[in-house]
Amino acid sequence: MSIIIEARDIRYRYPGSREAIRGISFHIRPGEKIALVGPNGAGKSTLLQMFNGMIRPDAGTMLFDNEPIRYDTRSLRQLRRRVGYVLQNSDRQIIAPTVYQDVAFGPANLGFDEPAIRRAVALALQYVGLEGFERRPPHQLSGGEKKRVAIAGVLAMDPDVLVFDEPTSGLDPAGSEDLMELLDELHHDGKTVIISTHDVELAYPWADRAILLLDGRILKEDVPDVAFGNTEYVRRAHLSVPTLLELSQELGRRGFVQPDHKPRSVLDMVYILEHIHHEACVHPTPGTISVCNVDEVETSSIAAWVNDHPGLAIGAMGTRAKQCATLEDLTLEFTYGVIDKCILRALSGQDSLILTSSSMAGRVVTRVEAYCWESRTTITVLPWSMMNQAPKEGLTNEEVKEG
Ligand SMILES: Nc1ncnc2c1ncn2[C@@H]1O[C@H](COP(=O)(O)OP(=O)(O)OP(=O)(O)O)[C@@H](O)[C@H]1O
Repeated sequence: MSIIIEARDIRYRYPGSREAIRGISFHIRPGEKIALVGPNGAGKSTLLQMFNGMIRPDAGTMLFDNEPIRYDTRSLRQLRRRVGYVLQNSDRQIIAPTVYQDVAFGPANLGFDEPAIRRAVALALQYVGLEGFERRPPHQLSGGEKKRVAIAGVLAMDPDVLVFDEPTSGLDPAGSEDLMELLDELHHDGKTVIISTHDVELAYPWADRAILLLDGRILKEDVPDVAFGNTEYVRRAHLSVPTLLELSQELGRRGFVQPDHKPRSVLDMVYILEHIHHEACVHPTPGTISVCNVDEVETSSIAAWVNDHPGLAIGAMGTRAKQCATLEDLTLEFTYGVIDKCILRALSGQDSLILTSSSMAGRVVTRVEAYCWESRTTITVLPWSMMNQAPKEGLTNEEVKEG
């Protein structure tokens, strides 16, 4: 089993303070989405800062890529190239007078030459949707934009692991959803993503694994429905059971659902409810989900197509797709959890359109197929090349993929 980050019985005490980390061991595999969850003062930030060597444990060993972390300047520089850290407070991370200079700081520090710096900055700003912001002074940006500048600064070094301390703090609900979508995009592009949070509603559907921290110790480490499903642990960690999980526990106690069936999303919950009624709550003619890859289609033709199809729910996955929607003044109904929300629409007979970029286009068909296979329903996914044709009776998504 390959491991990217490992802690072996680590301890840490801030000078003149009580022990903040008290004997913690765990490992994180490449490509995992990990949520460190715990109340104020549990030790989340302290632990996160050990992942890129900002804090050195007093005892025990931190390992990166199976090697103990070394704390000389050269080794730390190499480590920080591979483990990017996004601070909770962007104002503390952004130091340069312009967005360009700030994002260029990391690659310049790593000794990139000027053309490589320009390339790295352009790619990072494009990733977070801030092209055109190069000359802007960061202090004039909104909280969400500052957060994206801070993320771009880390992405410009192309790290393998991204560590986010309270990524959504200070963001409004829509900004938080956008940010979580960006984290999913990064994960989809192969990054290991670790966040700290005390927001269980955010961590529960997102994480592959949750690590509950309390008083500098691990209270529980497991898949989210187990970690958050134990009321005793949740109460001790000053957290609350996520609403969907609480609802399914309640339905389980009343004998409506199998206790082991834990919904991670509204779509999962709908599926469970279908079982309560012993029949699928599916519209006799499920809607279709059209998918348009904005990297391959003229944005103006997307707008024209949308105009010809009034009443369509539109969702966008990824930064470029959202930018395309803004450019063409398309009203987005879904910006997070887009595929599940469009499946829900399809189940009630409504059509939807998902704007996506190249790297994410395949996810739609994969997710819809998985849902259809499990629930024995048929929802057709139409790629752009087939969107102007009437859907054929009984067309499978395999046939759709093959065009
Ligand atoms: N710079 C510091 N000097 C002394 N003690 C500190 C320092 N930073 C944190 N601590 C202490 O270490 C413990 C863990 O703090 P830490 O910030 O890691 O917790 P946290 O889980 O991230 O909390 P929060 O959710 O409030 O950010 C707390 O008792 C805190 O008071």
